[in-house]
Formats: sequence, structure tokens, C-alpha cells
Amino acid sequence: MYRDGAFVGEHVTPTTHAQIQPNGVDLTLDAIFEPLEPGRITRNDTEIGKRQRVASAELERKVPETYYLEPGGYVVRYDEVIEIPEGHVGFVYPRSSLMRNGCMLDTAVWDAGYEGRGEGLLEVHHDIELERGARIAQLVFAEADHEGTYEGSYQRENLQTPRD
Ligand SMILES: O=c1ccn([C@H]2C[C@H](O)[C@@H](COP(=O)(O)OP(=O)(O)OP(=O)(O)O)O2)c(=O)[nH]1
Repeated sequence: MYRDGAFVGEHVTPTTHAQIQPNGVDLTLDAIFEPLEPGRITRNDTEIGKRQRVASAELERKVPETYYLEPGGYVVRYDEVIEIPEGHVGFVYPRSSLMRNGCMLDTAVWDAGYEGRGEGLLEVHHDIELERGARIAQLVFAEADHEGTYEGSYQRENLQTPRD
């Protein structure tokens, strides 16, 4: 069974009222990165290639910061700290407004026990303007059996990264 948005909200920090949806919690955009060098996945190891943070531009000195993205693949970091509680698995979906604007968010499985500020792959098929802090995705929780909890290399990722 999928849990309701209020339950998901207890495991996502910080959240505002506007982020709590009937079936999940909206996640907001923090930073955007462009891969610069090849990564590497072998049978025993994973290496994330170097990447460069995409600079935001100010539109006529408007705040908050705004990103202008041309077609390509970008790694986005969400602003919220997410904890996946035991007995659950998390899934992130794009906000439909992204799709309707010709963009897509590709995501993977969020394991029970994971805690961190996670990332996703933003596919831009048509130029788009995104404000930093805009809601771009939605996290949902399903109840799930599991053996053990997440202890991989992304555990507690980006928690020390300051929100500048
Ligand atoms: O779209 C996603 C999906 C998952 N995660 C987080 C939560 C998840 O628990 C963790 C690890 O994901 P996964 O197990 O798929 O990564 P891996 O490449 O297999 O790494 P590891 O070997 O550490 O399991 O990354 C994200 O940040 N974004």
C-alpha cells in the first residue's frame, strides 16, 4: 500500500504546507550539475565522473536564482533531506508540469534506511527555465518487505553540503 502525503512529509525535511500532496511530497530543486568526464561502473565498483555545477543566471536581477537549461542531460540535487523509513521503499516521479514542458526526470529505487539529499537525472528535450527552489518532483512511499537496510556509498550523501 502507498502511504499518504502527510506520512511521507514526516520523513522529508524541510517541507512547507504547499509541498504536501495527497499521495506524496513534492521535492524542490537545489543544484544542477553537468557531467564533464566519463563515469565508470565495473563489476565491483562505481566511479562518478567529474561534473560541473551549472551556474544560475539572474533574470533582470530577479530573485530567486533561475536556471536556463538547453537540451541535454543534467544531474539535479533535491533540496530536502529524505529518510526512507524501515518497512518502506521510495519512488520519485517527475512533476507532470515538467513533462508537459518537454522535460523528464529519471529516478531509481530509494531503499529502506537511506538518508540523504538525493539526486535525479533531468532530461531537457526543450529549453526550460527553472527557479532554484521550484517543485520539480514528487516522492511517494510504498510499504515493502526488505532484508537489511541501505548501507551503500550514498548513505548520508550531501548532508554536509551547505545550502548557499
Ligand atoms: O533516483 C534516485 C534513487 C535513489 N537515490 C538514492 C536513494 C537510494 O537508496 C540510494 C542508492 O540507490 P541505488 O541502490 O540504486 O544505487 P547504487 O548505484 O546501486 O549504489 P549502492 O551500490 O550504494 O547501492 O540513492 C537517489 O538519490 N535518487
